[in-house]
Amino acid sequence: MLSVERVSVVFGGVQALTDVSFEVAPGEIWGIIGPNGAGKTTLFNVLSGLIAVNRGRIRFAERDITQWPSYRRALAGMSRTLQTPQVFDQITVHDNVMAALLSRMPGRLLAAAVRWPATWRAERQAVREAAILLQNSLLGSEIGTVAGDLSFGHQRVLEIYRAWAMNPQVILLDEPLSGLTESERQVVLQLVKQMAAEGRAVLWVEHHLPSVLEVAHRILVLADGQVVAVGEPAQIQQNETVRRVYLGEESPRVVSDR
Ligand SMILES: Nc1ncnc2c1ncn2[C@@H]1O[C@H](COP(=O)(O)OP(=O)(O)OP(=O)(O)O)[C@@H](O)[C@H]1O
Repeated sequence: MLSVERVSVVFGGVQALTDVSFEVAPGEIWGIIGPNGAGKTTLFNVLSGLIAVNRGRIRFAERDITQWPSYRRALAGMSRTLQTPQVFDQITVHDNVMAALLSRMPGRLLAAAVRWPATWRAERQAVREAAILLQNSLLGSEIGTVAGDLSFGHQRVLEIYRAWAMNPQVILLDEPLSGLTESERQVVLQLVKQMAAEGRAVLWVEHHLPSVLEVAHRILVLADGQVVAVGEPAQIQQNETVRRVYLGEESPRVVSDR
């Protein structure tokens, strides 16, 4: 579904990514880990089209998207959440999700302006779908709450719902567990599993290693902009290079909680 082929990115004199390659299949959860400055955010920025590659190619659903701008990737089925949750903080939880649902529906400015019946029906459908999506969620009792009044953790969960509502084939989650309570963390892990069970590919940058090692199907380890290991969690925990490069000398602590 997503293929990253020998991608390199240079910022001035800094080689942020060097020859990074991997392939993600539908339904796979990929944990992307590595020490600070390893290139994880740069990789996400490249995948979502926020920065250009200096070399290499990105293919998504059989199309070369290397030169595509962000909005085109999002419309084609790639959603992303950010390290700092991005929600519309002046509108309700429900309307945040509804806006995401509407953004995936084909529409034209003129049709929206004159409110043709098809536009009106799409809005009615989005109102219903947003309510259904949220009703049994962590946000179920806050559907009418203005998003800016939610706690940090609930804003993060809302951002994931917004990304999910766009019906992506690939979803990029940038440190989705950061700043969450244990119970919120469990909610997000369930969402990650659910999205993958629906056949979506989930790419997940994470510093919380126990969670990522438990839930991800594949782990990509970056250090100094290079892939130092790719494999299943069990293989990664045994990988000597990972232990040395990523976690330093105390190799048995590869699954420790940072
Ligand atoms: N806009 C930029 N200009 C110059 N250098 C940059 C820029 N963005 C990132 N870098 C450098 O590229 C390298 C990779 O950074 P990146 O932010 O991708 O790492 P990271 O793995 O996401 O780190 P962290 O876990 O701390 O978020 C680092 O050396 C960083 O200083």
